[in-house]
Amino acid sequence: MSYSPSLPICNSSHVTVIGAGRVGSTLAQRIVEKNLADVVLLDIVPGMPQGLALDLIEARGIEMHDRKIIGTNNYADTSGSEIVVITAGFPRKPGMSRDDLLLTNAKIVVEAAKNAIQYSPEAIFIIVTNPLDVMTYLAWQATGLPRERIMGMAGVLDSARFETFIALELGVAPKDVKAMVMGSHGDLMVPLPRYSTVNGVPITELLDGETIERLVKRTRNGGAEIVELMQTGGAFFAPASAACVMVESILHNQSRMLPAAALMQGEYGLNDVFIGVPCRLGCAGIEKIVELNLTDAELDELRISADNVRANTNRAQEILMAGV
Ligand SMILES: NC(=O)C1=CN([C@@H]2O[C@H](COP(=O)(O)OP(=O)(O)OC[C@H]3O[C@@H](n4cnc5c(N)ncnc54)[C@H](O)[C@@H]3O)[C@@H](O)[C@H]2O)C=CC1
Ligand SMILES: O=C([O-])CC(=O)C(=O)O
Repeated sequence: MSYSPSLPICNSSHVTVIGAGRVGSTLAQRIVEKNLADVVLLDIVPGMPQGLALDLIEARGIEMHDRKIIGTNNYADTSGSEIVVITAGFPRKPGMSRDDLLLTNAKIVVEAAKNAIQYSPEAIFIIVTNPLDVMTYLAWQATGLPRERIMGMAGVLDSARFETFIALELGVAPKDVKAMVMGSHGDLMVPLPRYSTVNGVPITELLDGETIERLVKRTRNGGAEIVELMQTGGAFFAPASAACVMVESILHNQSRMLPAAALMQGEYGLNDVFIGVPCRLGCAGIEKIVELNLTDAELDELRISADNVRANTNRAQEILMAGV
């Protein structure tokens, strides 16, 4: 069943969002209200994406755009997408780590990726489902895509959190703060104070070491802080904004340098693992992986983070092979 009230999608770019839950539906809203693309919103629950699509369509006159939105349970409706974003899967509950979602979300992501690539073989894929770096690896394997065309969203969100906490601490405008968070989307993420600035001034010149360490810790715990507060599910406004900025850079060929989970093939001395690194995102997807001149200590942190992702990726593959 799909809902497309006399407004078929044709001859215009469209983005498919798989999983019409909190992150997926908010992302769909951001994409159409920023007038970036038409959107196909797909979910496994009958009627739900259709209802959300109708709701978004009814807001078009007020929001002053004419973007088309289709809600569907049928992958055929996603055909020819330029970008596919996968948000399908369970969010964590208080007390859980993102890795605790591995068992439940692995099958969902693999199935979604396999279905989506069948109908949109030219698409660029952005994975959002947790545990992020592992799910991106599984989706890469399931689709067989070249590494340029598949990435995970996490670094933009984690960096935005670090920026927020820096701005709050210094009492400066968030838009003047630029921070860089690399590594996995988990407790072992690697916030980089040396590469974090307020209008070009490194935060290491503005804050003492103890304060920076406190902000780094809060960033690492940023997702859990919201899960604990909300008690039912996790963050979705900032995650949707973060995914939207990646979509925009790709669709508009903006060549923005954004952290994204990318497949390592020798960069930072890492191989065969998806991990967050600065990437230049344009119409070809990941057009360049930027190799920062990390200190030995920063590199060690990145390697520890990658080792953890690799171990969990191996575990996920074993689970899938065993058909659990
Ligand atoms: N990478 C990141 O930075 C972030 C990742 N996440 C992750 O994104 C995922 C989604 O989070 P929320 O939207 O808050 O969850 P949600 O529960 O609101 O939405 C998930 C949606 O996926 C759908 N779904 C489940 N199985 C499906 C299938 N086989 N095919 C299609 N749809 C299916 C569900 O029906 C539901 O509507 C979670 O795994 C969460 O941990 C959330 C925030 C940030
Ligand atoms: O914390 C979670 O479970 C959701 C997420 O990845 C985030 O908000 O960073």
